[in-house]
Amino acid sequence: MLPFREVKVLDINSEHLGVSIDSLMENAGEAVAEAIVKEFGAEKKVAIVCGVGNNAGDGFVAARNLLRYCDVTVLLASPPAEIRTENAKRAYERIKHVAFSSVGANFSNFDIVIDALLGTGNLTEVREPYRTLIKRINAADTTIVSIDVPSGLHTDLAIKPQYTVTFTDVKEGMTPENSGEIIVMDIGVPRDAYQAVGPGEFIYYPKNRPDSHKGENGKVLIVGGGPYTGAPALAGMGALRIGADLVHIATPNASYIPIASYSPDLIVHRLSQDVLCPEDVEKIVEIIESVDAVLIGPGLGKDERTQEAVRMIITKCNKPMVIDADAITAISSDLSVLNGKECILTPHAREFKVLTGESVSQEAAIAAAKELDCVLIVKGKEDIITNGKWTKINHTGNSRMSVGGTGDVLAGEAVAMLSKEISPFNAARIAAFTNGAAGDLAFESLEYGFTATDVIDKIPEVLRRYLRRI
Ligand SMILES: NC(=O)C1=CN([C@@H]2O[C@H](COP(=O)(O)OP(=O)(O)OC[C@H]3O[C@@H](n4cnc5c(N)ncnc54)[C@H](O)[C@@H]3O)[C@@H](O)[C@H]2O)[C@@H](O)CC1
Ligand SMILES: [K+]
Repeated sequence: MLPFREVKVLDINSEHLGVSIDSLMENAGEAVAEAIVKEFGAEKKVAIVCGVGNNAGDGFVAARNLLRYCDVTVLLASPPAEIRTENAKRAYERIKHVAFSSVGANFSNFDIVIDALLGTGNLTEVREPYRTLIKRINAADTTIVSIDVPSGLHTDLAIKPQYTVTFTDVKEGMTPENSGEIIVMDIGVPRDAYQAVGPGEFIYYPKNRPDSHKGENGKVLIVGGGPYTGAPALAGMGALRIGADLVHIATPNASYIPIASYSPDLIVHRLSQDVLCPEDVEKIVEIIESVDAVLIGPGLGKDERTQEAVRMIITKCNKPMVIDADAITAISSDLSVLNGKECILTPHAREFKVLTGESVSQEAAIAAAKELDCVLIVKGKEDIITNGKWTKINHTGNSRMSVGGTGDVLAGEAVAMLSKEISPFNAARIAAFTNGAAGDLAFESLEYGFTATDVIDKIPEVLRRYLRRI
């Protein structure tokens, strides 16, 4: 079952993979015409009632394909100038000679009424003129066939079709009761548009409201450092570059001065000991109160006191978390600390083995995500992103990503997305794609000499390329 919003992800990812929306629309319209002729035969009197989005675009293409077989009339809900998308406009231009206003049409005069008013782009309410049209179509003495979804599904007023010709997969919430007989047609969406992450995942990136204030677009706490200083700082800069407003780093005494000197962009809190210890848990829990999401792990080391403190912090943390690096080792001895937590775990192959006792495979990753009830980004040549029910692969990135620190950057990107209050799975999808895509841009200019800081510097370019278009 495909959630409505995922159709938009598929559209964008398909285009990225070289299959245009125009060609998908062409296939969709052809598929509808084929299903109609197969089901009802030729020479029927057909009305195609079209709205203003790409669902209407499918209707226009279906009309063009049916013209050869049937007596076709296109009925417009709104004047053609109101058609919203370029794809639908182009499709309209090719059938406008059979298009008329739907005002005053008698739907009972047609053998078949094809419903191309609203598709998956309609997520909320049905407004006029669609309300009246839907009521009139439902009341008509005719056979109704919906394109993709019954218009208005999931709102207070929907078309009640005898058939729905839907594309790629059944859409969420469609049943024979609300959709009639469901006919699924393949329209050529490339497999990787849904199996792999792509720029389409950015539809879940919450862009800053123009009037938003400091901190409203994500406040992050990173608990890291002690034996190492670079890892938490890299994560912090990764978080800022993907769009977090404020990044706090709570770090042990030994790493405080170096980290505080790296960048004026980071807000650094000094802990009392030279490694993370249980004595500092209370202070960290206090800082957690003021942030939206927490990353724990980068550069912490494996001191036993640190591992104990990590388990205590995770147990007390009531914000979404990314658990990375040494924190993964720390929880492996007591996975119950994850109970009831909303989190992303970011193991590489060795950490995955410590966590699960298994070697990396898609099946093992899915089983672990189910068992732990959390999202995993299993890092490797191709990252596996899974919540146990749904899995996506990340093909972005290149062999130079093996340079130290790129995993810390990924964890920073993931926690920044969590701090913007999106689901862990969506945060993980965006972070994994962005990290690899930034690495690919770094490779273009620096090839085998790029470092994790170069990846950070390329994150805004990834956003500029892909987020701006959404
Ligand atoms: N990847 C895919 O599966 C493809 C999907 N396509 C089609 O594209 C559809 C989605 O198209 P869109 O996203 O353009 O959206 P829709 O065609 O579902 O149109 C919904 C839009 O109409 C607006 N609207 C205008 N007047 C309205 C009113 N009075 N009441 C309620 N809403 C009103 C809504 O705000 C919303 O933006 C799919 O259902 C499918 O038919 C195909 O064209 C191509 C490929
Ligand atoms: K429809």
